[in-house]
Amino acid sequence: MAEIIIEHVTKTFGAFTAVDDIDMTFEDGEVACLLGPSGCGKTTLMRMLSGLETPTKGRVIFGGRDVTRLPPRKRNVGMVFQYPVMYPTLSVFENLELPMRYDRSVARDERRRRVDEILDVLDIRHLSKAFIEELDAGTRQKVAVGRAVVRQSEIVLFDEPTTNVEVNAKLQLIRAFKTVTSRLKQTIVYVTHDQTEAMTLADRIALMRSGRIVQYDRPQVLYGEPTTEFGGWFLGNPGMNFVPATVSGGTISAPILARPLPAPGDLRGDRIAVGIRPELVRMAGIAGPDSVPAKLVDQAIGIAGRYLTKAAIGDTVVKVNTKGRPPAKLGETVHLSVPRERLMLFADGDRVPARFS
Ligand SMILES: Nc1ncnc2c1ncn2[C@@H]1O[C@H](COP(=O)(O)OP(=O)(O)OP(=O)(O)O)[C@@H](O)[C@H]1O
Repeated sequence: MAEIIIEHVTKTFGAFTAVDDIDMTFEDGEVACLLGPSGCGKTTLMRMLSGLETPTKGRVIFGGRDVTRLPPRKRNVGMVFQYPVMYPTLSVFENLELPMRYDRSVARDERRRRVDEILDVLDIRHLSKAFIEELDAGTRQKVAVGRAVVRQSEIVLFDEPTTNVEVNAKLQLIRAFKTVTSRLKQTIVYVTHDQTEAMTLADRIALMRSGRIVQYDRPQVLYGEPTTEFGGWFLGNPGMNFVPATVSGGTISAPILARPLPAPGDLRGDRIAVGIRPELVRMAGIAGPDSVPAKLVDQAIGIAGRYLTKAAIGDTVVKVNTKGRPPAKLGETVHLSVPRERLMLFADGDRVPARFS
């Protein structure tokens, strides 16, 4: 078993708290992505997992072993960073073999077999004899991924490994990464600020903000059922709409609603909002029974067969992502409606569990 337990871990730098009492478990054999905006503490948390930083409080446990105070080399983990250290004058094969050279438990034939397997999985067998300095950045990172996993340590840590790789090579690298991880079943923690990368790679995503984990769940759940306004806003391109609402006489009213919603009995908060994803807002040229009139206030931008635009209901601007072209031009009137069962309710930034019909 190589689950990773992070037990009430805090890291402070002087008066500043970079990681704030994180308490969570990454399951054995899972690919977990740490995702969040710049400065939220992802790298600091990762450095505590790799042993480059010691927690101010709390413990880190790998497969039942307390590693909180162990240096990196004693943790038995593979690591890949933005700028991997590799040996430019050694061949790809030799670079891949190197992590196992000093491990007496792996016999020479077994070392070769593992390197051969990784060369095939990463589709770089033809480069086996090439020197690292002859490779482009994307291929170099592929080798780095291979080197981190070849030793078959139970845990592998990746810190933004695709940052310096150009887009095409990045896709290739991600594909290779998926193949390798599904084959080897290691426990992987992968840091990224790129939501597409996290959505593609992760079994579960740990969404971070200001040193804390906001939500830790499968990508579809994080996208479809955010527990906070921050989660709804951060995931999605663009993020969720939050329309300010008022509560009175047991009902919720908001500019996007043609009819009020019933308010849950225990609804409390100074700031109530109704949340809806841009792709769920319907836009029509003529009024319907549940629509509200709005004015198109943005030119539509076409992306991959869909159109992104904004419509204003009075002062409230709503982002809309439609399948076809908007039915009106800039400045003209459209009619917006929302499927009530897909609406979400938030009070002071937190999701309120309520369903509407
Ligand atoms: N050694 C340090 N001394 C002081 N402050 C630090 C130190 N390391 C990190 N911090 C601060 O801790 C906060 C979290 O930094 P961290 O690098 O973990 O964030 P991040 O989420 O990885 O961001 P990015 O995506 O930009 O790398 C930042 O405000 C950073 O300035």
